[in-house]
Amino acid sequence: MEAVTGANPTTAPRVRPSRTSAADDAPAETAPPQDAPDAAAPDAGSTETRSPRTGRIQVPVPSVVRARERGRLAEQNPVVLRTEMLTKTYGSLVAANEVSMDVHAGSFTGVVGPNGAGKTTTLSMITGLLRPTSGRVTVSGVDVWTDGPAAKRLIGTLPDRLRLFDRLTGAQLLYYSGVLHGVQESVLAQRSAELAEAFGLESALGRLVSDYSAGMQKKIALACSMIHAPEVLVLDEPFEAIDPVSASNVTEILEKYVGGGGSVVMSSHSLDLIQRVCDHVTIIVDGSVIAQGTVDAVRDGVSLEERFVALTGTNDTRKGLEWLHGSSDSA
Ligand SMILES: Nc1ncnc2c1ncn2[C@@H]1O[C@H](COP(=O)(O)OP(=O)(O)OP(=O)(O)O)[C@@H](O)[C@H]1O
Repeated sequence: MEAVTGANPTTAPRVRPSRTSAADDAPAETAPPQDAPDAAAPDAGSTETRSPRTGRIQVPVPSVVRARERGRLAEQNPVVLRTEMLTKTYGSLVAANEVSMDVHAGSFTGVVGPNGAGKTTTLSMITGLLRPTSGRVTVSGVDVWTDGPAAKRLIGTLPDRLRLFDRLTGAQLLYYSGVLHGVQESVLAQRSAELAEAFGLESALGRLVSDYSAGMQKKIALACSMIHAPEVLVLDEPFEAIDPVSASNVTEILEKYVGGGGSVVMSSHSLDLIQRVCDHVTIIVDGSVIAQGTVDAVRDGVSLEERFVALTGTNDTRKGLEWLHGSSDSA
């Protein structure tokens, strides 16, 4: 473990394993995971990290084995994000019910649950976007709801519904996000260029974000969430609207970020993706956590999807809707 000087000089150094220098702070250039013997990427900054064909940064191929090993190691790292009895009510509706979770540095946590389970509610309370009815959230010991500005420098956020300043160009949006999070101007240009390259947005940086496709908007929003080299990335459905090749690229970027000591908490409806990429998972149903732990512990010998269905109950679609399958109303 080593102390890291954050992007903002006024922020106290935080423990962040293996992210050892200002140069390492750039998410796309962090060192490869120590626990990844098959990781192809050598030292950060080496030309060998770039594909000779595309010039793109090359990062290790996603690996279930690596995720499992990472999860085991991460549990020995300090807790970087903690929610304690986090609750949100809307009148009589309990959208999140005493949600408690610990996220360790260097871990990749998936948050899953049926529609309306309370995932976005929980993630929004974690990132300071939605005030909890009760409970507490801390990031590296900083209380998100009593010391918001300091906490927000430590968190990178991809909210549920993107509300981007889309009359800015991609380059302007990255700059704006960096400045808002206290990143020094001297490093902004380089970080923006590296993020744009990592997300394949180099040629779009001069265009208005309003003219981006949905997937491109998601990618520029992801890049913005990383520009201040946060300790934790909290991502609500990061893969929604992203094409398969880009999804693989984004997965690799996130794996590399985690391998460098950052932590990711992301919601997704893709249980296959969560099982492949994440080392920890939290299942939320009706606002309450019904299972959490390492992916292997939660799935307990079956696939995560099978476990999810068993825990959440299946909808029997065999009954009802007969009118839909019969002859036309007008017949
Ligand atoms: N502003 C609001 N006012 C009233 N109820 C709300 C509000 N926001 C969310 N809810 C309710 O809280 C519950 C949890 O919603 P939330 O958006 O957190 O679910 P989710 O798990 O993210 O769902 P999905 O997978 O569909 O995105 C739902 O019943 C939803 O209708």
